[in-house]
Amino acid sequence: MPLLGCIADDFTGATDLASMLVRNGMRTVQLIGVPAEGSTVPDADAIVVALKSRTAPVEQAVADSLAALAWLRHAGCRQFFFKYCSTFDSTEDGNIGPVGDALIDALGSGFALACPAFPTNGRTVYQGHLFVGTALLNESGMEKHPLTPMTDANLVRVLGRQSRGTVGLVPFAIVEQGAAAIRRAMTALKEQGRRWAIVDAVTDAHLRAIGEAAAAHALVTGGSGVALGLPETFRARGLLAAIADPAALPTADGAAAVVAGSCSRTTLLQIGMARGQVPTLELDPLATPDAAALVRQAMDWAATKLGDRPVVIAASAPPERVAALQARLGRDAAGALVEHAIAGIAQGLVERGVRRLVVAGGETAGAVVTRLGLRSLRIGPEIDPGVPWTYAEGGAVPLRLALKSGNFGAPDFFLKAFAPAGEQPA
Ligand SMILES: Nc1ncnc2c1ncn2[C@@H]1O[C@H](COP(=O)(O)OP(=O)(O)O)[C@@H](O)[C@H]1O
Ligand SMILES: O=C(O)[C@@H](O)C(=O)COP(=O)(O)O
Repeated sequence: MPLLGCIADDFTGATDLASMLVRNGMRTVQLIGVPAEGSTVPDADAIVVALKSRTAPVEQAVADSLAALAWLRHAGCRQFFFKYCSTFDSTEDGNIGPVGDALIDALGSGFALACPAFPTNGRTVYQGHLFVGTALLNESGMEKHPLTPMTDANLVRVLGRQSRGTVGLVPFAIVEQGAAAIRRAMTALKEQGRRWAIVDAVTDAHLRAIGEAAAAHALVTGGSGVALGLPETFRARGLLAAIADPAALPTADGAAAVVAGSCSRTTLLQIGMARGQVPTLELDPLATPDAAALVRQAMDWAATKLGDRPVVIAASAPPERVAALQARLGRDAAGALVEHAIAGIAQGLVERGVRRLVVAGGETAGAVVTRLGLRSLRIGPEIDPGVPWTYAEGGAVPLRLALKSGNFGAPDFFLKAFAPAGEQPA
């Protein structure tokens, strides 16, 4: 029976979390959307249900998350994890607060910690403020995100605006003292009537201590970082057996491609690095605001380029071009148009023999995986922190996918993903 049941608010976030659990010794399966009632429970220590709820209307995000929780409870999970972005991506209306509130109520826990820190990827929380590298969240580029612009780095304030309850802080000085001190501080906040605690974390040691302090919590919420301490709590109770290679994956032979809809600084840099080294097509949705025409253009181009080398097809654009398309179509319609186009392109590429596919962007990945009709991803070896190769189980063709968060990966990610060391067959 699975131990940990996770609900992720987007698809790249789900693979990031799943990868963290695999790295720490839990066999993990990622399911796409809430499985049908009565469907088989995968043989795994952790199950991650990937939703597309980050930017959905609040009521839908809450309903989907509660449905996922109900399924995971029925599957026998003992503890639950709500995964959101390490940059706390949320819309004006939520959805982290309302979804978290609903999960707290459903589990009757009355309280949950919130910690998006992921030091390996430069996300740290200090005095309740989220940093990306050396910049505060609201000066990191995330303030220009096409769908979830983050203009406030004070998470106590951000979550306080979203939640029905009040939000406290477990500050760095307490976290430094270790698990027992963190546990006491969280208990005190709960007794004072706080529903949430933002917990500071700057190092992996902090995250391990937070995991230990939360071993008895029904619900833990955060980025993938705070999950790194959880497998050990199951192991310490004798619930988690050692496994030889939790990241073993089948191979998939065929052409390789990248499709990108992320407009983050990191993805733009990665496209810049690929340009000139492998065939790269940069689409211009502003000049051609028509998904079907963009798909046709990309497929005509790919027909002559697919071969031994990976190809890169990107709609990604800098903030002023994104803003121009949004001004013309509206924010949601602009995002949907590009997602629709990239999903069609991914489908066309797989039909033309692509078997190793990198998708850049969380919303973009959601659109692609949905279009490909995939239901279950087995998690394999990491290419870069937070981005593993996965294998689509039960699909029509053998297919390896890497769902890359816009913000993750080294500058040469699109090249190294297909280098032999990045894709060791099982
Ligand atoms: N040229 C563009 N103009 C406007 N929106 C775009 C453009 N390219 C991509 N987008 C949209 O920007 C959004 C990026 O979000 P996402 O895929 O989640 O990336 P990230 O992981 O960086 O957050 C998507 O909705 C995508 O369709
Ligand atoms: O926690 C993270 O940063 C990622 O796992 C994540 O959620 C990625 O979201 P996108 O940046 O939208 O891909």
